Amino acid sequence: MTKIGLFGAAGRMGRAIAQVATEAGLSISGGTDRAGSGDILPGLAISADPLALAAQSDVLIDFSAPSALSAHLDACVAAKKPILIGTTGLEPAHHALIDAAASVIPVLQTGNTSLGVNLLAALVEQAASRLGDDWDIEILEMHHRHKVDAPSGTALLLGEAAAHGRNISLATQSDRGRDGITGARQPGVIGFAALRGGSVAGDHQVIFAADGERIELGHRAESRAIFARGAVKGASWLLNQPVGRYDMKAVLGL
Ligand SMILES: NC(=O)C1=CN([C@@H]2O[C@H](COP(=O)(O)OP(=O)(O)OC[C@H]3O[C@@H](n4cnc5c(N)ncnc54)[C@H](OP(=O)(O)O)[C@@H]3O)[C@@H](O)[C@H]2O)C=CC1
Ligand SMILES: O=C(O)C1=N[C@H](C(=O)O)C[C@H](O)C1
Repeated sequence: MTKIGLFGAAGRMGRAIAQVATEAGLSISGGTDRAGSGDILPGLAISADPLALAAQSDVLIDFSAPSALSAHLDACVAAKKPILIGTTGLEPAHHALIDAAASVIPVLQTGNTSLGVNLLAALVEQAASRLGDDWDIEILEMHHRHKVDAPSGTALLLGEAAAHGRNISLATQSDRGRDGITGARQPGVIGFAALRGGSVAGDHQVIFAADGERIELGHRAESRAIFARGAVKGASWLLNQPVGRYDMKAVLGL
């Protein structure tokens, strides 16, 4: 039976994944968390040792924090184990670390593991490629009050899809926060806005706005179970892949 190791096991996603995996009859080999102690499921110990966890697992899933990514990748590379990274708030330096690890082990990184969001990204890319740049693109997201990063990883994933469809670079053509006398909208940029409150699992809306009409494409997550199911599916898929970097499109056949 496949043994899944969970980085960030005591967090909201760690617990959701442990539950989904256990219900699916998969085995959780253990977990790490910053606290380094406690149980998330009866009989499942949490340690603070990523290398020991990687050594005792077939595949690792990371839903923790960007500051922990380097140690988690090092552990997986040392143990030669594949890893699925769901942690968001990643900077270019984190992506460089992921690229380096993906030359040694299979790595899947995604801002959203759900089928719905990844299908939405494909639709957004298609819309952006068909609509001229007189259609402004704005991305709005809302999450629960505990979320610490903005824009969400999903908003950035959707922004990358729109940028790809429009053949522009998101890194140079985005507007990630407006406040005060901002001046008129810069032509061609992709705008982001983030709302935080309550227990919202994750709402995303991509708005294409032209003179006289708007198209709105969106997704609402009703619970974390959709992310957990996608993570378990992605990790199982990753076990059979060669060394390289992947996203959820290949897993979901999109
Ligand atoms: N890709 C996707 O589909 C999804 C991605 N996410 C992302 O996953 C991440 C986790 O989300 P969520 O579970 O809600 O957050 P939580 O804060 O509930 O969980 C994160 C856990 O990781 C722990 N952690 C922090 N640093 C380390 C470390 N160095 N080593 C091991 N564990 C550590 C935290 O401990 P402590 O509490 O002590 O800080 C916490 O228990 C976020 O980046 C979120 O945006 C969330 C949902 C879906
Ligand atoms: O922190 C969350 O909760 C979520 N994070 C991911 C993101 O940043 O997009 C995915 C999902 O929206 C929930």
